[in-house]
Amino acid sequence: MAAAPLQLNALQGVEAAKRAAAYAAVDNHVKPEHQIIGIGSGSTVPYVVERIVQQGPKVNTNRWFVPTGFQSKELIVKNGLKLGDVDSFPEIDVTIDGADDVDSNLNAIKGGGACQLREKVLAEAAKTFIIVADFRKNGEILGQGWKQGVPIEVAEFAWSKVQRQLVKLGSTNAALRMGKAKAGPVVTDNGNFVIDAQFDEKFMKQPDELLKTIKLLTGVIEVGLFTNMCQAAYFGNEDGTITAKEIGGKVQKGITFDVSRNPIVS
Ligand SMILES: O=C(CO)[C@H](O)[C@H](O)COP(=O)(O)O
Repeated sequence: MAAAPLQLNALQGVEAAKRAAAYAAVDNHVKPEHQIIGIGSGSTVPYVVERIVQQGPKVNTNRWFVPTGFQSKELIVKNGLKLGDVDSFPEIDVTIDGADDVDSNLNAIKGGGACQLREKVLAEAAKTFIIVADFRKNGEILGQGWKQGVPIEVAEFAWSKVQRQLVKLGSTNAALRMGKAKAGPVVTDNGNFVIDAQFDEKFMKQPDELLKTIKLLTGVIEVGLFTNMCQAAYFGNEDGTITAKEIGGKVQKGITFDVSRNPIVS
């Protein structure tokens, strides 16, 4: 018997675009044989989980879901999915995550939500790492769309030394990220601080070089530059279509995706 069509909340604009991108990514990359799934952070990822849940209990009963932080942990638990961790699952079939900025080679800036350490561990542990985002993240060179700088997780006692070094390296405005509705700095899920460091285009054109340089500063725990990790990115556009980019340069624009269609799980 055919499943009844999905009844979904009506979404407009960017939110509708994000949902379409997330659904397309899940349909293309989360297959029944995938049993260990990494779940990223951000405002697009809830739609990823929504689509995975729509794949049904038959496939999801045997799956384990590994979160990148508090937010995704809650998403997994609230949706009745099985919560795993990297200790138990150091190899992940597929991780799907959001991003703050993506360049034409699928390098990304991540860490707008201060989750970059766990996000990178799950991206690196995954056989396939996929990004889902809206059109504002779809760029040519990192930093053209995302102006807040590269998020860098640092040991709490070392932040001031690292900040000075980042400025010496050429950062135009390296600043400790401060909490909102909290006095003092943002503290990550791992108990560390975050410095947001802007670099001009000369640096951002070679994100791998910049990543290696920053990573060598003692006190730096992880850098929110994800280079040579992502296999495909799905961007939801304002007009409701999707742009899909693959590693190797293939770009498909104007993809239409009917979110009311049930996922095909076979
Ligand atoms: O890197 C991240 C958190 O550290 C998020 O993935 C990133 O901020 C994307 O968020 P959104 O989907 O809300 O645009």
